[in-house]
Amino acid sequence: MGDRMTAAAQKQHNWLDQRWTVNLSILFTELPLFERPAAAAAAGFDAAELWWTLDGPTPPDSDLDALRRAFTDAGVQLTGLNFDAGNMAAGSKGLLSRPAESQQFRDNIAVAVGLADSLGCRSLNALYGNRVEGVDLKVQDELALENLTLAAHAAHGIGATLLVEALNAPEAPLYGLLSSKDAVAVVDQVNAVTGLDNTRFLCDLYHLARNGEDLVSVIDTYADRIGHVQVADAPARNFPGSGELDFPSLLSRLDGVGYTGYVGLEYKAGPEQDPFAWLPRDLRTSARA
Ligand SMILES: O=C(O)C(=O)CO
Repeated sequence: MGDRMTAAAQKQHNWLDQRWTVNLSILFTELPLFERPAAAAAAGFDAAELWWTLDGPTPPDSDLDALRRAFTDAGVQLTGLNFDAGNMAAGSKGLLSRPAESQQFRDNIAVAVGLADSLGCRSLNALYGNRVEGVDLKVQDELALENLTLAAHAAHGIGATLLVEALNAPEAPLYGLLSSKDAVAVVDQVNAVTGLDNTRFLCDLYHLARNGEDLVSVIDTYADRIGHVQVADAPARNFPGSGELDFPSLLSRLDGVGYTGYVGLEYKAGPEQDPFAWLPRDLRTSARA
């Protein structure tokens, strides 16, 4: 765009100029997992993030190798990886606070960290888990802190950040962290216990908006704890610009508080043909001047 760009076009251009990373667990889902990095590259992206979508906490090396090859062959950088969160299609939202599934999370820590390290990924997201009926909340939260401490130390071992996020109550009513305040309190607890200062808040603007939070206030209040940002528009969780959120203002606000990290595209493809038509192709690569 030349210097004749109008002020409005300049504002539009600036918010689009981010370090985008496309979430391959919610986009390109029409393809098998190992084909998605190449599809992301064909769509113009060079960075991607993933939920844990391999088979169980300790998948065979053949699957881990195939996933690594899929990223390296496509020339796509893995920028974020979720730890095993259980069967998400069945409603699981994490294992680490649930006594009966805690060991599954622990079994996955070294595998997920090893996979991340082998691909140069320095960001690992640990979903907290849905509340377990009949188990004292204190017991669940103490277990979560213990497991997040283990994960933070493992992440630190590869120079990575551990992320903690809030989900939205309408879609995940039993999840243990349903506000930015709750998530940041856990972030601060983990950092206080470990002394590593490598745990950060995953600021998912979609989830927080669905919880009715004032997103500008969240950005301003927790700017120093934000380790990653994810976007989808509300209420339908489709592409930015398809719903009610003011992304030009929100992303400019994040720029304004000094956030320079990746912005994860964690939204569902809607009825439109191309879920990326809103983002000019020359702005889809993550490398920024
Ligand atoms: O389950 C979700 O909606 C997530 O954002 C997982 O990271």
